[in-house]
Amino acid sequence: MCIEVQGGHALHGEICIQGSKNAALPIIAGALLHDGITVLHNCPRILDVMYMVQILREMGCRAEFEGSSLRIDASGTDSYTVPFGCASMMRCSIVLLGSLLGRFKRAVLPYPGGCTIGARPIDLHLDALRKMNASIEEEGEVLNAWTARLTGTKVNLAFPSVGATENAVLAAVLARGETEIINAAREPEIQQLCEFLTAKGARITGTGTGHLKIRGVESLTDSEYELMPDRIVTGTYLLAAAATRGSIVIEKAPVDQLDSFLDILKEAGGRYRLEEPPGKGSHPMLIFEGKDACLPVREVETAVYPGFPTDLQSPLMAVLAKAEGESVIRENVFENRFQSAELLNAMGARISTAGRTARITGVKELYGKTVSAPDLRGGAALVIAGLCARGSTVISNEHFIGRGYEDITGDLRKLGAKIWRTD
Ligand SMILES: CC(=O)N[C@H]1[C@@H](OP(=O)(O)OP(=O)(O)OC[C@H]2O[C@@H](n3ccc(=O)[nH]c3=O)[C@H](O)[C@@H]2O)O[C@H](CO)[C@@H](O)[C@@H]1O
Ligand SMILES: C=C(OP(=O)(O)O)C(=O)O
Repeated sequence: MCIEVQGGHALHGEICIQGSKNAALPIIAGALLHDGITVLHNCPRILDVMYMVQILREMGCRAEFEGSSLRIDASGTDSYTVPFGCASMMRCSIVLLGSLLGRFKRAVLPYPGGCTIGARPIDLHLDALRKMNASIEEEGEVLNAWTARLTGTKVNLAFPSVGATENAVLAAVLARGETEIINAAREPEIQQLCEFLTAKGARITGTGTGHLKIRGVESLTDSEYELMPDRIVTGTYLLAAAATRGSIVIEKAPVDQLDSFLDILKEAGGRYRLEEPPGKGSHPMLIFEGKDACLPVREVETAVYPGFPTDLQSPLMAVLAKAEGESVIRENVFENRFQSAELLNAMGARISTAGRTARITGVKELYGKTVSAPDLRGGAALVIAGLCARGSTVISNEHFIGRGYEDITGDLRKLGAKIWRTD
């Protein structure tokens, strides 16, 4: 399948944001820790979630969607072998290692796949689990792991890796004694994972900080949990509105997680205001005005949370491609995340990259082209470029985009874009 966009239509209207991909995936892995029921509300029906659900089913779990709620019954599973097909299509399958070792003391799984935005080694994951008394052998493309019992200890991460933190947290929940994770990643999705596990009976302190303490428990309980809206999808749609100089309303925007992104959006000339929703603890309505979002940004650097999210770097680049001046982006998290630059250039942009730095000289017009999504967010960047380009853009490799966006064409059509999926 491809995505086809007829450019030149400003986005206007109101949109609801899907549940968070990067929260859903480790939480689904967390459901495996419990010999019983987990219900996840607001679970996005994206390809990566479908892969994870398929993996669980092939391992003997029952997993069914009812609307946007996913019900998992992990009582039937006795398998510790992750089927290779789906697991090697996605990155987050690696966090099954921690939960399988916790539940079965054994795990066999393939190296994870996913977007090629860098080498993406898993050394920090393996070091953390080995410290917790796991033995892990790497045999070709297969990871073979076992433990007499995972044991709590101090895990000091050399870098606050999101996936390695999640693996250590998942492994610690049923481990003997206390695990301390120092220099843990602080991304909001990790906070959701900790909250989800706590609601299941895990004993975790330090949630939301870079220093987590997890005291192992014997078992977990049935639970229901509501996933938060996806901050990266929120940012993508705001950038799409900025690129078309449109104005949109996001019903429940996770603004508290988007500070550094919103600062950059303002620097680019975007304006927004918030309206508090009636209930406490819920997300406000964000009213965005993008008619003046034509300014360059001096320098934006991606960083771990709460810095500017690397997952919004490519979509931002597409907007800056038409800014009135020169912008600089520095990608500090992944070493190969500028693949969409060349494709944007094919559409008329002027972007030069050297190592981790991209210089974007704004142009008056982008032109529709046939291009191929290089990865998930690079694909989203091409959609944004297509929305503000002259003529028609066709984006192949649409499956990359489907890994993280539930219905990007439907959502953008609701906002007035001329965009659809085609063969
Ligand atoms: C499913 C999911 O949640 N994916 C997110 C997660 O990916 P992911 O969990 O893969 O990201 P990490 O935080 O682990 O990776 C960040 C950096 O650390 C390096 N590294 C990581 C692990 C390791 O063992 N060794 C190592 O060197 C990576 O190569 C990368 O350069 O966080 C990224 C950074 O916010 C996001 O872009 C991804 O959307
Ligand atoms: C890089 C991403 O995801 P993953 O880690 O699942 O490849 C992303 O969501 O942009």
